[in-house]
Amino acid sequence: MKAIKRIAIVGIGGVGGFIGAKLLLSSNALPVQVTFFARNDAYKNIRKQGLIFESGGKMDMVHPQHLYNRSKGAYDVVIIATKSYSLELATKAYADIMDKQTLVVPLQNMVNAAELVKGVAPEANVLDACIYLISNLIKPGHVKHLGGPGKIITSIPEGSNHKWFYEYMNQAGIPMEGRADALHQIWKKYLFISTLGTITAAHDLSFGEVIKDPKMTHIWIQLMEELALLAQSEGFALGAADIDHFLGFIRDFPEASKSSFQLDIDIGSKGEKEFLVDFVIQRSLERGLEPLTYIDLDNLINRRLGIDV
Ligand SMILES: NC(=O)C1=CN([C@@H]2O[C@H](COP(=O)(O)OP(=O)(O)OC[C@H]3O[C@@H](n4cnc5c(N)ncnc54)[C@H](OP(=O)(O)O)[C@@H]3O)[C@@H](O)[C@H]2O)C=CC1
Ligand SMILES: CC(C)(CO)C(=O)C(=O)O
Repeated sequence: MKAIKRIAIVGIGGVGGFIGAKLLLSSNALPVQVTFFARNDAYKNIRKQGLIFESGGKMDMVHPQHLYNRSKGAYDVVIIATKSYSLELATKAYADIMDKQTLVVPLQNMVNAAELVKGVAPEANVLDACIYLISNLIKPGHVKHLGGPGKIITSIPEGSNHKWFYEYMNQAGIPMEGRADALHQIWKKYLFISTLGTITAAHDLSFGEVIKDPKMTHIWIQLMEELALLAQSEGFALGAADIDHFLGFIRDFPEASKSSFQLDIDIGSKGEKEFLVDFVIQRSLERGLEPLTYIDLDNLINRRLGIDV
C-alpha cells in the first residue's frame, strides 16, 4: 500500500467509539488516517478532553487528530455507526464523503441497512455488514466495552483493492472478514436481537427471567419461529437449529442482562422499535405471513409507551 488511505467513522457512540478507539490505540504501521465524525455533546466532549474508552478493566483517553462535525471530501472507507433511526439522515448529511471509490460499512442491527444507504449514495460500494459486540455509551464521549469480540462480518467487496482495510482492522484487534453468506449471517443475528429485544421490552424481563420461565421461553420461541418464516420467505434458510443455538447462546450472558431496546422502552423512548419490531410485522404481512406473537407483543410495547392500540 503506497498512498495514505482514509477511514471515516460516522457516529462515535457504543460501536463507533469502540472501533475508533481500537484503531487509534493500535500501533499499526500502515499509512492510514482515521477520522471521527461526531455531533452535539459527543463532538464537544471529544474535542475538549478526548474519547474516554473503557475495556477489559482499563481506561484510555483517545485523542483523534481528525475530528469533525461536517463533511470533508471523499474517503476510502466510511463506517456508519449511528442508531438505525439516524441512518438515513446521517447518510444524507455525509453523502459527499462517499463517492464511487468508497467502501461503506453500515453496522446497524438491521437486515436492510445497505439497501437504505444505497438509496442515498447509489455510487458507493455499500457492504452488508454486522458487528458482534456489547459496547455502551456511558455519556457522550465516554464509551464502555462490556463484551463481545467486536467481530465484523461483511459481504465481499467488489474489486481487489480493499485488502488493506481488512488487514488494518484485524491488526488493530477488530476481527473482520468478507463472506459470501454475510446476509445470511446478518439475518441470523437479527433472529436473536429482534426477538429477544421484543420479548424483554414487552414484558420488562431480564435475559435470565426469559429462560427461567417456561411460558416466556415458549413465547420467545414463537417469535423466533415467526422471524425464521420471514427469513425463509426472503431466501435465508433459518430454522429449528438456529433457534436451538440461541436457546443455548443466551446462557452465555449474565442473567441480569437487559437488551438495549428494553432499556429504551423503560425510559419511554421507542428506540429502534421501527427496525426491530415494526419492520418484522410489516414485511411478514406483505409476504402473506401471520406474525401473531409479534403483533401481541407490539401491542404490549405500545401500551408501555402510552400509545393507543
Ligand atoms: N452498542 C452495541 O454494542 C451494538 C450496537 N449495534 C447496533 O449498532 C448501531 C449503533 O449503536 P450504538 O453505537 O449503541 O448507538 P449510540 O447511540 O451509542 O451511538 C450512535 C452515535 O451516532 C451519533 N449520530 C447520529 N447521527 C449522527 C450524525 N448525523 N452525525 C454524527 N453522529 C451522529 C449519535 O449522536 P446523537 O446522540 O447526537 O444522536 C451517537 O453518538 C445500532 O443500530 C445498534 O443496534 C450492533 C451491535 C452491538
Ligand atoms: C447483545 C444484546 C442482545 C445485548 O446487549 C444487544 O446487542 C442488544 O440488546 O442490542
